[in-house]
Amino acid sequence: MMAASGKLASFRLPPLPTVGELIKLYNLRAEKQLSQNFLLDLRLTDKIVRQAGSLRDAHVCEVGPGPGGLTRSILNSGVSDVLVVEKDTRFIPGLKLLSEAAPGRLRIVHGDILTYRMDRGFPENVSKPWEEDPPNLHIIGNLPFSVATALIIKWLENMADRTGPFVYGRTRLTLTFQKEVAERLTASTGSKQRSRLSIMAQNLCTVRNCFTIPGRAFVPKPEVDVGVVHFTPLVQAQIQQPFKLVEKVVRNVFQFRRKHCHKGVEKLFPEACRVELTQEMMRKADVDPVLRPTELTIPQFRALADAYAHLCTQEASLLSYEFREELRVKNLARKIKKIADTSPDKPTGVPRQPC
Ligand SMILES: C[S@@+](CC[C@H](N)C(=O)[O-])C[C@H]1O[C@@H](n2cnc3c(N)ncnc32)[C@H](O)[C@@H]1O
Repeated sequence: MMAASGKLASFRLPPLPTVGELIKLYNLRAEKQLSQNFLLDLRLTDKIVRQAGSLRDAHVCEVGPGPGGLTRSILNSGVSDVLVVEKDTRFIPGLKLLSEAAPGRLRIVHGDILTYRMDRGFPENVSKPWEEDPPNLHIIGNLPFSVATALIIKWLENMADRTGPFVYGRTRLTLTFQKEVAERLTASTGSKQRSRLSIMAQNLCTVRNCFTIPGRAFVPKPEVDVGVVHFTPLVQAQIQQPFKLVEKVVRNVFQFRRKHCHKGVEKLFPEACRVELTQEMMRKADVDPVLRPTELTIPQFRALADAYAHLCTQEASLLSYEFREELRVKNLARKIKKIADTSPDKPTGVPRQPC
């Protein structure tokens, strides 16, 4: 016990300027465009890091370290290696200072997390087979609100395909979101917040809403509170269909979230066969068509996705059909007709007099 805490103590950073002092030193005004809201209270950043579980000897990728408050807590938790990905150049000198205080343990990437190739970021020996325990690799981040939802959707797709951060196995994630998004990610069947994100995330992971950080804890203070969410990928997805197909079914079902679920299912099919194929899909899936989307369980979404996949094997063109695209073309045709109808060159039905 003594030896363990002694070892942990040796990971702790030497005295450094505080995060607040660094912000002043480098004149780091928050950029609204990059959703910059900083956490300066190290007790809070420690609390976020604790949600990841033991980080002893772990490899960590931190998204958007900014002035480095959360990075300090990660470094103090006994990790072997932290890779930070930061888009804003102004933070690089401050991060270099931190890197000098933790020799060999902090790698800095100046780049965009949406395009960064995390599959190349860590040594191969970090990997664990998917069916085994998760690897000792974590993604942690106080995410910029502007990219948080796009990023988690991208990572869920990576999880399904075992690409990106998931080439190493079932990499765990501890991330912040706007409180409402955190609630959607973790919402259970029947709850008001149940949405497309709930199904997409819970299909692939165990998702835990850890705690809420009040907006006033950030500098500058955002308009909203923030939720910390922890994700552990499941060994087997609950819905055994390709990510894009699941996403399409779930998106269509939720497009009329207050109506009966068959209304959304209808929009998976072209007008000419809509009624017939919707009835067939609901019957095959054995799902009550008058349930609301929020009332459907993940096994019911699995039955719907399986039934839709079966219909697509019978008629492959269904897979590429998009209701919104059909609507867009119809609206365009309507507009063109309107222009033609009001055009002075329009034939009136009265034969023109020869000149
Ligand atoms: C909400 S701030 C968090 C800063 C710091 N981690 C903290 O907790 O105080 C988000 C950070 O992500 C960075 N960022 C924004 N978009 C990014 C992107 N696409 N890729 C990498 N970093 C990004 C911002 O520059 C900023 O430093």
